[in-house]
Amino acid sequence: MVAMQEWSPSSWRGRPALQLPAYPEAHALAHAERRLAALPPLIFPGEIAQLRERLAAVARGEAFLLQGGDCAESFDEFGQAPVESTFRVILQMAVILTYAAACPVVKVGRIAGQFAKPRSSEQETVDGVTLPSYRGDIINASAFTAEARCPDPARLLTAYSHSAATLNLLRALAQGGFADLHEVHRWTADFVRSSPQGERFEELADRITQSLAFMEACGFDAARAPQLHAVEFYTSHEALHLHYEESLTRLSERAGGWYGGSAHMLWLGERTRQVEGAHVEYLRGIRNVVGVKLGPAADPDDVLRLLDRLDPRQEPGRLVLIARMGSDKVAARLPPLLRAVRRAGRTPVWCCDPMHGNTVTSSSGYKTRDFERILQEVRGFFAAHVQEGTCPGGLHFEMTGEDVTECRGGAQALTDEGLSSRYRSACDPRLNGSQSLELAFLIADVLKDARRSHGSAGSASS
Ligand SMILES: O=C[C@H](O)[C@H](O)COP(=O)(O)O
Ligand SMILES: C=C(OP(=O)(O)O)C(=O)O
Repeated sequence: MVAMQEWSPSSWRGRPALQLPAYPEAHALAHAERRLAALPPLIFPGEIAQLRERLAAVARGEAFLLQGGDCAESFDEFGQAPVESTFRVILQMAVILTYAAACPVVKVGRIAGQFAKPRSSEQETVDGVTLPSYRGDIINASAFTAEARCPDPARLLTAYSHSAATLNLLRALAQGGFADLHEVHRWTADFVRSSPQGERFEELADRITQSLAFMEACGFDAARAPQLHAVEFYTSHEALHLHYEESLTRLSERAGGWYGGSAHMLWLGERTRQVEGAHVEYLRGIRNVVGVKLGPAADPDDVLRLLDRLDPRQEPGRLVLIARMGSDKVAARLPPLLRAVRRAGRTPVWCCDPMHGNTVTSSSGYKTRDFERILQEVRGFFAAHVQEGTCPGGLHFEMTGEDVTECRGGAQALTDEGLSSRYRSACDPRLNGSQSLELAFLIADVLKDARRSHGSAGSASS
């Protein structure tokens, strides 16, 4: 057990740190860190405070969290189209959930900084050649050559500039008219429009347009309702690359202390959530919203220790526990955690990541996930909350608005044979735009029922 010391942005350096790259030249890393430290933060403390308020409402069962985006953003695929398409599918999913469950949806992207990947193995072997694993574009490149796989600190600065440009576009999309509910018919991508999901979304968009017209005819002044014209959109990524995160950490009176300037919400991965480890040490000291991934091996004591370390003052909206158990394990592994946390009097947001416990290798050799198992884990997550009388707060997806072929199944009935046609992920498989909408429609009913049941459990016990 390491004694608890005073926190500083660099105090993680005294702790065991997993999953960090070994750079061949320490001075080049130090140079990149100094340059980052001189740059402006990407987000501002007032935005973190606002997200914490929104998530406090989620924890009370008054709103729902939708978090989604790429497994790993890529320097090569960077541009307006992928950002815009992911943003609009998140908006569509949020509208579907809001409409069905009459519940505000807090929208958080895995975007504008999701560049570092933890890996199961340090190395990868192809045709008898062994090289370091690809660890995300902030560290090395995915091409299978010794040069590409060598960690390069200059990539920290490229990640910063790509994140800044992405965030700039997201802010424009969220605030500049694109997200106006009057534009809801324009959010559907061409390749989804003629699919059953696209048609179903168009029907929903018609109903929304008619409701707006009706309200306006009754005298409601839509021009004065900012909620109809813009959305709040927050960013998140895994806080894996601690040199990067430390360099962007800033002190602010407004934040009431230190905050991470790289994203509104930062999460701890399943592989780096050791209570005495470097990643927990870094995250305990910043004011951002902190997510914690919890896989099937997490036990109640681990989780309670993490809660004490990361949220000792039990601040509303501070923590999001992201369960990623696997569809076959969620029924057995999640309820004991929910129970222990409830009995400890804690009320974090509980979120379900139905992606990371359901990865398999296809017969064609691609990493993939089955649409059915993703849906099954979501259902298992809601069922566990009904059983324990706790609040199912949100969902976390690896998804894109693009027409990729990475996950099997869904109405498109993608099979192993179809995966190769547009498999673009450099790491894990994502739901495509059509599968994401389909899932949102299927989950909307589950959410509606869960809210009814949580509401009645709440009123029965109060
Ligand atoms: O996205 C999550 C992890 O980085 C990813 O699942 C690790 O993949 P691996 O098991 O192929 O290393
Ligand atoms: C690595 C990830 O997940 P996990 O830590 O749950 O495996 C991720 O969400 O990118």
